[in-house]
Amino acid sequence: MASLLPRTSPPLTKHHSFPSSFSYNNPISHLNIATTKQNKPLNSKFKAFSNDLLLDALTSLESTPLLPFLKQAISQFEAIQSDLTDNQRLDAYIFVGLIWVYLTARPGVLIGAIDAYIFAPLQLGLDSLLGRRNYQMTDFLVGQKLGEGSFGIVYAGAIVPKNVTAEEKLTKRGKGITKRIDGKFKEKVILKKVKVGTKGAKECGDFEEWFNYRVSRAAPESCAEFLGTFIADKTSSEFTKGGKWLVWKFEGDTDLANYMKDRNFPFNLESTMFGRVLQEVDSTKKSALIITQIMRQIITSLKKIHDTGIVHRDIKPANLVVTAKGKIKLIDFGAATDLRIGKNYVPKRGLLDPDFCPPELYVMPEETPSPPPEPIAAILSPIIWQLNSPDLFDMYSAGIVLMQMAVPTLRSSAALKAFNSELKNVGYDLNEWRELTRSRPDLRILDIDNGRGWDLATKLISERGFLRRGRLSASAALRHPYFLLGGDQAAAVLSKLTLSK
Ligand SMILES: Nc1ncnc2c1ncn2[C@@H]1O[C@H](COP(=O)(O)OP(=O)(O)OP(=O)(O)O)[C@@H](O)[C@H]1O
Repeated sequence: MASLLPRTSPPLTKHHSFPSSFSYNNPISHLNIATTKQNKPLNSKFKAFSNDLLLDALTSLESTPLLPFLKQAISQFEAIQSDLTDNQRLDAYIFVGLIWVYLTARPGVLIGAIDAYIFAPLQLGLDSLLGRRNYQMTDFLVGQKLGEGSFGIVYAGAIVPKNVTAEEKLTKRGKGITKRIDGKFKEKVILKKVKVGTKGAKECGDFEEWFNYRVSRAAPESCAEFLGTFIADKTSSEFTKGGKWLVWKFEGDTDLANYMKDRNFPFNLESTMFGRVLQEVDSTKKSALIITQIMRQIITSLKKIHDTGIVHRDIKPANLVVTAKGKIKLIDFGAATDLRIGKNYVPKRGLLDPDFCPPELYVMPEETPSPPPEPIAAILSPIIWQLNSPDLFDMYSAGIVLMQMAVPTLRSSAALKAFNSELKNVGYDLNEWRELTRSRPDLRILDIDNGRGWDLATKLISERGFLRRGRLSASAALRHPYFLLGGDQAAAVLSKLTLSK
């Protein structure tokens, strides 16, 4: 990092005491971090340690606009602490430390405040400058319908290039070319029309917009790139005047559900995920490697969104898009909830796909009241999170996705429903299900390598235990031997090396 200090300034090094003439561009020389002006010296080791920490922090903040505020805060802190006895000072450090731990504990009150008050307005300003928030319906060509949910209809589409005349656009629409976007329209997009006149659709669309902006700041590589929204200004073909549309970059032709419908799954994803066909001869081992890589990506993305307080609530293969480069991206944040501020959290509202939904049905206990105003909800969020572990909701769904991928007979919708009802009958104990089921499932993919896959599945698919825990969180799952010794990473690296030869 290039230093912004004038050349005359002495370099910042870890002194345990500064010379009395020390001037760090005069930012903190008066702060008496070291020995010069202190009334009662602290234990020298502790003092050296805290000086080092402070210097490290200041060095990293050297070029940020936060420095003046920090200087002022430190100088006030210094003024207060100079009047304290050693014990009082130690208590103060412990208190500040605990506050710091609270503010940075999941889901992150401090980073949440920075995101809401700094990053979100910055994103808004930048997007407006780049024209992202000024889209109009004429900027897009609407193509084939891809799906329909309760609140919206999803279409493939394309951005209309600047050099295409209004006349040409009209002809394209008129000739029905919109159904199959042609070569001139290179920038493919996904458009979601929020249903007009359907109860709750508008709110759902607004939430989805809010969540997409939020995840595009918090975990951009984990979700489909969100381009923005527009309101249709007249009624024609698919457009209804006043209706809202959401737009994403087109991330890939197929979602995981479509790949799983193919009899060749998971081999149909082999070269997409690894860049080439793997050398592994044993087909069970090869399947296991591909599935581990898919699960690793899903759980890594879940960890990222959970770290910022978001629970997706609708994790299923149809909401996992596979890009051409083999990246798995989360889509459809319409049911997501942000438990940092209680956004889209309505007690007892279950919006979910029953085939992937955990037994508790709700992300928080049913008796949880509606969230208080956002700043209060944010302050309370670390306690709420610790008490309820809402992230484990998504982890159950991830476990069902693992079972569906690894056990071919569970891939059909009917078989999944039967599996779910059997699971319910055995109290969501996967080991018991294995003993009692008459469906004779082929569990080889989960059983290889000492049953690491099976062990992971049993730790994802379960009832909540003591203190609403009892299921692996995303970070704990990533530390499970299934991923630590998974071999899929090695296969991915090897395939890249072979390709680059
Ligand atoms: N960014 C994207 N890139 C590529 N395909 C996408 C993208 N977003 C959505 N799709 C495709 O469109 C389909 C429907 O999207 P989405 O799940 O968001 O809609 P939905 O109406 O909420 O559907 P449902 O409620 O049934 O899940 C997805 O299954 C996926 O195949």
